[in-house]
Amino acid sequence: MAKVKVGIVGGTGYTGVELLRLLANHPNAEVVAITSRSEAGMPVAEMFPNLRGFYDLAFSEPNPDVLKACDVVFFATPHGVAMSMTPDLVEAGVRVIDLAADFRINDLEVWEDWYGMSHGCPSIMDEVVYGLPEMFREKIKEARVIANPGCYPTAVQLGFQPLLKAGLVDIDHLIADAKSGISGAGRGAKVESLAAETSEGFKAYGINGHRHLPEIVQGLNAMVGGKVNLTFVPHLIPTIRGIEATLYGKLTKNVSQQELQELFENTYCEEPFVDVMPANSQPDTRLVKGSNMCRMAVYRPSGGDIVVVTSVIDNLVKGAAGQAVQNMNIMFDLEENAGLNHVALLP
Ligand SMILES: NC(=O)C1=CN([C@@H]2O[C@H](COP(=O)(O)OP(=O)(O)OC[C@H]3O[C@@H](n4cnc5c(N)ncnc54)[C@H](OP(=O)(O)O)[C@@H]3O)[C@@H](O)[C@H]2O)C=CC1
Ligand SMILES: CC(=O)N[C@@H](CCC(=O)OP(=O)(O)O)C(=O)O
Repeated sequence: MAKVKVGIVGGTGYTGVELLRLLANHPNAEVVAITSRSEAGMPVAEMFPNLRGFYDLAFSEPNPDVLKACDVVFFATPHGVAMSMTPDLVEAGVRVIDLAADFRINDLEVWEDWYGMSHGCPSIMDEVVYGLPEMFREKIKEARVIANPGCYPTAVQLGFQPLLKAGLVDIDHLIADAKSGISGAGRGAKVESLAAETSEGFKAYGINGHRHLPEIVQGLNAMVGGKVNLTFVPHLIPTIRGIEATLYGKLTKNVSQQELQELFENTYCEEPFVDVMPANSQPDTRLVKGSNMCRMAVYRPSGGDIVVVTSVIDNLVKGAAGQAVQNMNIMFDLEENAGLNHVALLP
């Protein structure tokens, strides 16, 4: 079978190089174009020596004709770039997976409020599919445009899904307390990302509003067929990779710890990239580093009426590039775990 021809727009950021790492060993896909305007002409393995021996490609300017010759184009670019190029690519028969947020929120007024720009291609929103396979696998198979979920939204939605679909928690009082490593802020040079600003510290940010809030709420609303009320507080932790989300809900039914465990295991038993760990285990970002797994555990502390879920992912893999490759695999009818069978790095 011919390999899927892949183009990547924006190859010099962390998600771009993570796509290259994952696709280097993909049995059914080949990267044929990778763009960077600032590094055009630079061999990718010179800029990222971890890729030496895997790629002969050099970065090139984003050339529409080259991208139109691909089967699928990933956008690993800042918000606002994919929406300017996607209509032409789709018209040319290319499938698009956007790792940024251009297509993630259906209500464009809400999107414009949070992202502070006007949307470049409202007409394409009708056919966009939100690329969370554990919710929308069937639609992803046929999709031409995928909105790859954000990193926090992936960890939070997967953790809440079993409880919400089973109607077990008070949807007016959901809490997501989430922490991310610094690679979530991207590779661009910024004072806030300096080692002296981020090491040996731990802070909450975006408490009055983070752009992932409307994305998460949209997904949770779809799970309940109504409107949830969520308090979402992200934190920055002094690690490089990893997101941990501790989720709280007030139980509306008397379910035992064992019933909760069974609910979570039954929800995800067929999922290749969700691992429900045994009761009382401790999902740790180190258990998913470099892998596409989301590991989680569910607890009912002291038998009280609060249920707690902890959910961990690698923000650059299941939270970005890995989930994007998983979506490509589903779209092209490949093995869902092709190129994604990495064991997490320990320690
Ligand atoms: N870091 C993370 O954990 C996650 C990130 N994301 C999202 O993925 C996207 C990429 O993030 P990250 O990898 O951190 O990337 P960076 O923001 O660090 O890099 C962006 C890349 O896009 C290219 N680019 C910038 N502007 C344009 C443009 N107008 N046209 C074409 N290319 C452009 C840049 O190259 P050049 O300017 O040379 O062309 C560069 O290669 C972002 O939207 C981010 O929010 C999603 C989930 C998780
Ligand atoms: C630690 C950190 O700064 N994280 C980023 C979120 C990661 C990201 O890039 O968000 P998208 O998935 O929407 O692209 C932030 O809070 O803005």
